[in-house]
Amino acid sequence: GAPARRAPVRATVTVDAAVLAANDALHAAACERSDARYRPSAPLVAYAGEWERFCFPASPEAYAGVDAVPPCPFTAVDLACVSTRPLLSAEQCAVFLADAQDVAASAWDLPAAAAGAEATYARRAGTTVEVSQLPRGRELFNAAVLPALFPAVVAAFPDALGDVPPARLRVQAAFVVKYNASAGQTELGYHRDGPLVTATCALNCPSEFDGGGTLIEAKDWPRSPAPIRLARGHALLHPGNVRHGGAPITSGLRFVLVVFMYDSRTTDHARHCTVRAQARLDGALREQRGSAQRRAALAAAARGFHDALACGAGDRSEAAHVGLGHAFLELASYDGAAALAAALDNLEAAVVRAPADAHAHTMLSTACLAAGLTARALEAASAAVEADPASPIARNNRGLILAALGRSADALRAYADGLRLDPSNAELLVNFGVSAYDLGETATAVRCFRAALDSDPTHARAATNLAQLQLGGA
Ligand SMILES: O=C(O)CCC(=O)C(=O)O
Ligand SMILES: [Fe+2]
Repeated sequence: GAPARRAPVRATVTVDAAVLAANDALHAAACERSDARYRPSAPLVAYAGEWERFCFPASPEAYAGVDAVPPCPFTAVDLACVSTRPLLSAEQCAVFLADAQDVAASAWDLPAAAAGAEATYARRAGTTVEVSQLPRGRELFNAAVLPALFPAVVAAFPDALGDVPPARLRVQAAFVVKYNASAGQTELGYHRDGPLVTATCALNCPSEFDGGGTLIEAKDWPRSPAPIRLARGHALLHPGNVRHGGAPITSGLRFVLVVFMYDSRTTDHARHCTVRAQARLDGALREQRGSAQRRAALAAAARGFHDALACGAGDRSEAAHVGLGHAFLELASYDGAAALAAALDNLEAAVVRAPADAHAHTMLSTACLAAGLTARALEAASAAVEADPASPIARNNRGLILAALGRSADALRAYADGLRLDPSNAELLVNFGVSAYDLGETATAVRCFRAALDSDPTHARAATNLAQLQLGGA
């Protein structure tokens, strides 16, 4: 029978009917887009194999994050499933690989999950190409992949999706991800995919690369997850919003076919509200600081994230709390203490939901510093570094907190750690320069500001600081 532990299903009555109607319209448009590109063009075929299952953490106390509880409609045994029979033949994999090789280098793009991420992370990320851009792959996808994949998805999650006819599934996105060790495009950081279910299919053999595989954050908890390395043609299925990533390869090439799927019958209100609010927040952050437009856009973003939370987004992801916290943090420069307190509440809620999300910890530390909570700020900044030791942004942020605490020498070390990861990062160079100056090392400071301007000639703080030191005769 179905395990008892399940995410609560939220009533959406507190959300304006117009918002729900807008979500339904977005959902309908998404289904139409899906139908135009990706539709099974042959009869569906039942999946004849078994599934190797991975469960949500047995003790939710041990893993405090959202992934301690299966997201509705999934159950405790639905963290991830690996096929015991291939879904794609070697020949079918070869078609995708040949297409992927023929597609112009310019067609490859950074994955959506990396698009909003910091530049250095994005540089390490694998690149993607949409299946709809692959002339032979697109045909094959509709003629053979979807007819096998839709029934397999339902079969893999019988408790959760047993009532969903496979033909009701739709594709939000389908793309080939290419990891290339010699190009430094080796991994994909932890993230959540939007829609109901994600399928990741291996297109080449694990002998063609070292490392790699899919990391499911809550798998093997409290140990760090062993990567799931699929044999060619095999599929990994998991709820889309389970936190996961692509483990770094250390040599060779790794190709996977990734498909995001959802039920055409169900509008995902939490997701649509979150996506809409995030777009508003991104827009607000582009408005002039201090302007009325910025304030209005931030308030609209906050309302959107509120709606998302009212639809249950907080039960599934940290994203709405991070977004709401970010919006309130920015609103604090207009509205003062009440907004700052709301920012802190939401960012604390976010790190509870995603204890290994460096971005959430970094946002929290910034808010704590603004509120004068320096000890908590440093704790959160250190948690961000621990969550993502390869992130120069997390190192930079920790340096800023240490500098604000008057610990210039410690700040300098934090920036130096960041610069080892990203030697030409202008922000790190400027901040290193400032702390060096605070420690009386003016010549070093001048060198750092110059180096920052070399790598980013538009860096205003580097230019101002350099001019000031040169005026001072340094
Ligand atoms: O490379 C993998 O195994 C994961 C890919 C992934 O998570 C994605 O493309 O969204
Ligand atoms: Fe993903």
